[in-house]
Amino acid sequence: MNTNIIKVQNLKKKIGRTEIIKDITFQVKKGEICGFIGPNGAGKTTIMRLLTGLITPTGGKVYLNGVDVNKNREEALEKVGALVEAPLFFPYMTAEKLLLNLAILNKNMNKSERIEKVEEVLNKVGLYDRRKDKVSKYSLGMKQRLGIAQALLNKPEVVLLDEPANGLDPMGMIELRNLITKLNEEEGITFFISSHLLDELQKMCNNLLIIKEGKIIWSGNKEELLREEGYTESLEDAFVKLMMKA
Ligand SMILES: Nc1ncnc2c1ncn2[C@@H]1O[C@H](COP(=O)(O)OP(=O)(O)OP(=O)(O)O)[C@@H](O)[C@H]1O
Repeated sequence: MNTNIIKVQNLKKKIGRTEIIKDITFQVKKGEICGFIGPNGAGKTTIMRLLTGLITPTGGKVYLNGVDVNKNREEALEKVGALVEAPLFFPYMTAEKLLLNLAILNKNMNKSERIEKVEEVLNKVGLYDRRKDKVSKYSLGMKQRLGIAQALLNKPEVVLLDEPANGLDPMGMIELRNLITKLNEEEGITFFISSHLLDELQKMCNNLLIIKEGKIIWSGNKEELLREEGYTESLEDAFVKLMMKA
């Protein structure tokens, strides 16, 4: 069994003359909720885009479920759900219609399976009762949950989320966190989540990957980081201390 659901080896990305990602190696194990943090411009979105094959690396490898994203993107992404670019929403479509249209892309499902799947993911993210509403009527929190519903359509083993809590109010954040925790606990879905909201990440992640200026400065268990940084109880404190040292 391949326990490293995400495996990144010596990943590099140069844009123009600037090396944005500088020789990064890390793994995410099946079942983890891994928080991905770093200051503005550290390279988080670039790494998310490299992980999903939206851009090609200058060097190194990305394996998802053991499959090289740059050699066989379709197979590598088969069991991956991602919310990396802003999800493509058609505001005048209902949430149900939008998901049904997206489900057509999955060639392994026939029409009745697609209808069943859409109903299932709408239920999971708590939008079933609002399925007939146009997306334009959705709040930001509902749109984020609809984005997660999209990511769940292909029954993923791992979900990548780039800044999913951005702009959410406290209730929206709690709902999102509960949804992620539930999907992780009940379905064993692995999550890799970038965020600047360290309090939120601290509440749901067990592991952390911290980068600065395109390099890893810390990776591993959250509790270990808090211990190493002087037994603090706040991830924010530990993060600030790390940043000052790095
Ligand atoms: N297409 C591009 N052309 C030139 N530079 C780029 C390009 N994309 C990203 N960069 C640069 O790469 C660095 C990393 O950007 P990236 O968006 O990955 O950071 P980030 O960690 O996601 O930042 P933030 O937290 O602010 O969203 C930045 O210095 C950015 O200016």
